[in-house]
Amino acid sequence: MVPYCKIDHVDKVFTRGSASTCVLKEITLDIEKGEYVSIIGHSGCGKSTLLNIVAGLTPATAGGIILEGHEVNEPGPDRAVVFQNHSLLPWLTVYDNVRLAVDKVFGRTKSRAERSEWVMHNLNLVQMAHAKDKRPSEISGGMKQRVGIARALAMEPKILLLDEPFGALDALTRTHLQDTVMGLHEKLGNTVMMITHDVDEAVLLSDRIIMMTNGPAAQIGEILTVPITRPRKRLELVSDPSFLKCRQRVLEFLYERHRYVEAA
Ligand SMILES: Nc1ncnc2c1ncn2[C@@H]1O[C@H](COP(=O)(O)OP(=O)(O)OP(=O)(O)O)[C@@H](O)[C@H]1O
Repeated sequence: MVPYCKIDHVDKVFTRGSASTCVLKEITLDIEKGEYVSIIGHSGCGKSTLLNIVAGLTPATAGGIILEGHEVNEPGPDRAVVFQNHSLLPWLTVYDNVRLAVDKVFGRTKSRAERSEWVMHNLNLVQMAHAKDKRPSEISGGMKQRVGIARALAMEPKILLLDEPFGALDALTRTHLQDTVMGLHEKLGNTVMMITHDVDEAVLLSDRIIMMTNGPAAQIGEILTVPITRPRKRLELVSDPSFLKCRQRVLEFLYERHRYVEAA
């Protein structure tokens, strides 16, 4: 069977002058429709580079990305990205930030009223409809990320690409947003590829955790399937043997087998 999204033998070499660095080597991964995969690995191993290649923002040096049977090598609305630091336009309201994306994707296929309703529907999904007239400077970091997620969802992407979406948030806000994203995934069944540094977050949210070796020439070192049924309840998981076992496995990979050595 053809996978929904295939990362096919991807290499990435960055070249500056006569120096070149191989960041990713032979990355191959199949992602199923509706699957939530997390990419975890030490700082600098190439996680964002991989996500950017899937997003079409960075070209692969070799290999490629096949999404629903088509090769993708430039950015498109079928792959929506949410970055660690929100990328909302500061001069637009919350509503207009989402509306801009909706008009771009559905300008020809939905009426003005339908587009307006669709914007509000997606703001409602992330509990941000109440702030629709506020500008980004008037809302908190967590709220900005919620709007970024609404904007991404509103594009109805084939795959949602999350680059450390909770990384800049305080612990409590992070917890709330993780629960929101987990609830949305359960409700909408989106296909998600998320980068994280947080082992508990990876286990809580993912169907599979892709563990990367240290660079240069980072590879997929191990893939862990998280055998925990959904819906998942954060408080119950804390003492769930499967959760603890997965957590331990990822920690062992990162801190024993692929210990990070800071460059001198
Ligand atoms: N445009 C670029 N030109 C040259 N080197 C780059 C470029 N982008 C990334 N790199 C290098 O590629 C390597 C991987 O970077 P990347 O940001 O993908 O890692 P990461 O695993 O996402 O790191 P972190 O977890 O710290 O965000 C790093 O050594 C980085 O310096």
